[in-house]
Amino acid sequence: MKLAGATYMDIHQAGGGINFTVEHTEAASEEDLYCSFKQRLQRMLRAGTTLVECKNGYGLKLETELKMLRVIERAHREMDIGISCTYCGAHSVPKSAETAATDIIENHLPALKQMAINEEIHVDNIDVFCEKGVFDLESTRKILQAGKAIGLHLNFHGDELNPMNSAELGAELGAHAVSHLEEISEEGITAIAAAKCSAILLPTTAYILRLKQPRARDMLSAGVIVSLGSDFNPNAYCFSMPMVMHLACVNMRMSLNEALAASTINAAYSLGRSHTHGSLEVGKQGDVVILNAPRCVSAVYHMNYLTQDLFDHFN
Ligand SMILES: N=CN[C@@H](CCC(=O)O)C(=O)O
Repeated sequence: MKLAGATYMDIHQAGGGINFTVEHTEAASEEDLYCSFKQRLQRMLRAGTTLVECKNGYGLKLETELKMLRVIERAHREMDIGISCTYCGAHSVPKSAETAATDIIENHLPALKQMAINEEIHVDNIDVFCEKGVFDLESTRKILQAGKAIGLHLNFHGDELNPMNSAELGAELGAHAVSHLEEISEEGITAIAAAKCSAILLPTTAYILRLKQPRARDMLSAGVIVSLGSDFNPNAYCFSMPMVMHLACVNMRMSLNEALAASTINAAYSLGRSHTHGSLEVGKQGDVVILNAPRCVSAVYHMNYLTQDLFDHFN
């Protein structure tokens, strides 16, 4: 459908996209989900990622969302890669946005809070897909405020397919980050720059959905803390941050150093982890990727390395 010209929302409304993945996630066992998740994390680690944000959001019903969160928790305990866990129960609306928001606020978030107290799961951030036909600005605001009240960092999808004033909302609520932002307004850029709310730009998504490119240069000029993400999901299947940096440089006109900072220290900032991650400094965690290459940015501009494991090519 996509190659034939259907938009993201055409596919979503025809029961594909998120809805399709929700059906398969519900049917899968926890063990199956863990096995495929583990393999994907191993690929990311081998492509140089040492800390990754992992989200649920393909359950919608509490029971299935908790299954996903338990799978993320298991990887957090068993694997060498660092994980920042984001609760994204507000990823699609089976009924109305209002009903879904009420279910999340009254049932999901209290369950999450209790499980966190029992140390069964560790959730760091809360996400909402703030979009026309999904969660409107008011439902997004309510869910994010309820998440903030239980101590979660706000880090949500905004201004992706339609201008929604999501960036302005992120700035107003003290969000750590808003992701996507292809449709951000001038006022939104000014607001997130002033609020020190990071813009997480996702070059693979703009590429695969043929969206307009996020305005990285305008954001950088305005002083926005620009981060980059792979947006790995069934719609943008990319394990490789070098590939993401490459696309950001070519399509969004970021410099190699800007792309590197956006994928390390700024990305750590967007997850509230810049005090421990994202740069090599005394007192921080020693996450180091050593490449046998003339410059660290070689992994970004050597096109033949982009989809390969860094370890295989720079050893
Ligand atoms: N835009 C919404 N969420 C995902 C896509 C999820 C999917 O299509 O499965 C994103 O960030 O790109």
